[in-house]
Amino acid sequence: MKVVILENPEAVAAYGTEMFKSQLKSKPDSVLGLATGSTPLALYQQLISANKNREISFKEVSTFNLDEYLGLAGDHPQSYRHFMNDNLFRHIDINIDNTHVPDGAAEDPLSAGNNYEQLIKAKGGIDIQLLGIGRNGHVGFNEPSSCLASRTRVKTLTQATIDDNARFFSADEYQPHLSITMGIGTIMESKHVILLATGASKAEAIKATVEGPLSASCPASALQMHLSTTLIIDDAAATQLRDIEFYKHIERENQALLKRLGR
Ligand SMILES: N[C@@H]1[C@@H](O)[C@H](O)[C@@H](COP(=O)(O)O)O[C@@H]1O
Repeated sequence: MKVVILENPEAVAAYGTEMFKSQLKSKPDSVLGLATGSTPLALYQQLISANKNREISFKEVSTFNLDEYLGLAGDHPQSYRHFMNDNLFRHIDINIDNTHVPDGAAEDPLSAGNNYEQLIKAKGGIDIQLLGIGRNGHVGFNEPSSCLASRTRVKTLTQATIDDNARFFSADEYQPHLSITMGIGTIMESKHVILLATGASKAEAIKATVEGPLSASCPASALQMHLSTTLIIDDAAATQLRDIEFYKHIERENQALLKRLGR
């Protein structure tokens, strides 16, 4: 696991954007795994700008989002499908038919997960998966105690996650307690993973992800077993790490090596 610690959320978004740009330049028909939440918003803004400048194109790209609220159809303002259309898809040159979000209104939610897995497989798998992280270490909606080999399925949300996400719902609005989410096993099959975290509220989850034992108590810690994961975090999210200086040293050495190799 590569840990990149940067001074602020802007630098985190810029670093992540560069990784997406080089992915799209080297493989224009990339399959992207995408995430919702407030953390990736700045990165999406930068991808939109890069697309408008014609630096990158999404014409051949396919996307798969991590998760969706069960019980919300895609046209519901709080659905993750709506979030993605609003914050990314309708601003870029992507074919909307190539964008996928689990169906929160599926008639049979139990088979919806398997169908989603088949779609990902049919596209050749996810090249690069973007993740945020919950304060309790969840990724997608894989809450603590999730099976580390899990596939896309229905998951019950913890009260902590319901409370954290309550800010997106008005007081009288129905807030789902269930979701359909890619599993940890699904995420682990992505060729590359980029996890973004900013702010002190994520420090404990980041500590458990990077330095804690590999444990279902912190689902993100499964990424310790992933071959190509980059955690891009700001100083505030890094405060509880034991080896901050070592991670910063590694990144300086990596950058120097890449420069020497002319990359
Ligand atoms: N299902 C999403 C996660 O994918 C996201 O990572 C998390 C953190 O969101 P934020 O980036 O707003 O802190 O929120 C939700 O629970």
